[in-house]
Amino acid sequence: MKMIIRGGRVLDPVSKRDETADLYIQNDIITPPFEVDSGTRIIDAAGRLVAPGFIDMHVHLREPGFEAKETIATGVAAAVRGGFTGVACMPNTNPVTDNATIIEYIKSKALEAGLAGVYPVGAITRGSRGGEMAELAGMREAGAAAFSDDGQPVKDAGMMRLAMQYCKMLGAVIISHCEEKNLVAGGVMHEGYYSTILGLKGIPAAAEEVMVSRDIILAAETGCPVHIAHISTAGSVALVREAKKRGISVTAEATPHHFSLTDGAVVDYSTNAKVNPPLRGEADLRAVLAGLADGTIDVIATDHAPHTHDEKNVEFDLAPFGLVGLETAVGLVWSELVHKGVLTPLQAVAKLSLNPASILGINRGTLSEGAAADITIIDPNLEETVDPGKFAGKGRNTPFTGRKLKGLPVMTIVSGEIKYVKESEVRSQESE
Ligand SMILES: NC(=O)N[C@@H](CC(=O)O)C(=O)O
Ligand SMILES: [Zn+2]
Ligand SMILES: [Zn+2]
Repeated sequence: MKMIIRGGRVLDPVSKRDETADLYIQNDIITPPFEVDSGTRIIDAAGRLVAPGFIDMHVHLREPGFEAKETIATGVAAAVRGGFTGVACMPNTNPVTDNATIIEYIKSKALEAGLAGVYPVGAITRGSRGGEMAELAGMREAGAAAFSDDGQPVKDAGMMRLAMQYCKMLGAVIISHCEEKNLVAGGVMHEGYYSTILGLKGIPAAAEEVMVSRDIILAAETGCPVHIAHISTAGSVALVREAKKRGISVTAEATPHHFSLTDGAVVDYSTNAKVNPPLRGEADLRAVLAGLADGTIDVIATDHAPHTHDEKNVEFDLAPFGLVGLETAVGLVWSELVHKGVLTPLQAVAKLSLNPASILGINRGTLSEGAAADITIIDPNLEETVDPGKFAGKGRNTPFTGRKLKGLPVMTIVSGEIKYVKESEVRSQESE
């Protein structure tokens, strides 16, 4: 299979290349220019951005065990529709992904689905219960991309330290869900003005920051790279910024909901705005934007967390935490960050491709010759209103219904194969 992506604005975060050019693909590899022949497929990318395939390093695919929420097949369909060529999936499945067999099961299901790459994250502790360490080396050998007890914090600092010592040896990153449960104490939303007027129990910013501090201290001591998941408070951003200045190997991700919404979104008690960590205050949102702009926050990841309609259709206190993000992320990045001047297109692309790839040690995130032909094509001017009815994933639990987005993925190519083309794009390609 030969393909030429013609006349797009090529953005390569490795070489910092940002120019209009043609991209040549043969089989599953980006190649030097070649002569067009009858078997060459030509894709007109004029007016489009051509980027290395986006990698979402924080999703919940729910399989095995919670297939009513999502399956690996529906999750990767949502991924490619959202412009993602790869996803790292968290281990809070049932059973918990805490052994090599489940890592292999996830990989085989992903191969069967044949859409996006799937990088399973193994649990740090057995059952993510925090008591005994899981079989990290066995999982690593089976292909675990990283380790995390996401959904739960590792509450025992001694256990976290031991896990970091092991992960350093294994060359794996620990992804930390930073939450001190004794400070959460049954809270359901951010502790602030809105929790007071709504009469809902608040989660203080300190619940996150105490754990971010602990894990930075342990990362410094053990030398193990630590990645802070779903960073949400101004204090956490300041801690990561300071740690990086001191040369500690810490990285961080922010979600589109934490850079686009505040706790004000909970005002109608909508359970689709119930998420962990919670949507925070204005000053926190501004700090997340500043952290993205100055490089403190390396990655944009969705924390895609599908739940069924019935699970979310209950009182706010009883609803599970989590919202879906795969199919709105790129639109939110372009609308809220690129078009508003927070990030350049090249910076946004780096946080969606090269940076998650390098943190996970995946050989992806560039468009250089010889690289894997995983490519995301974006129409930066295409506008659309979010309609969960159109989602390819199973979850409809988004707080963005009806939100107008500008800048959307129009084509997703994985290993040189087109896995998703937007409807409007099919028509424009055919009319030429
Ligand atoms: N983010 C959430 O609110 N929920 C996640 C768990 C997690 O990411 O901690 C889930 O698995 O539903
Ligand atoms: Zn989490
Ligand atoms: Zn998560």
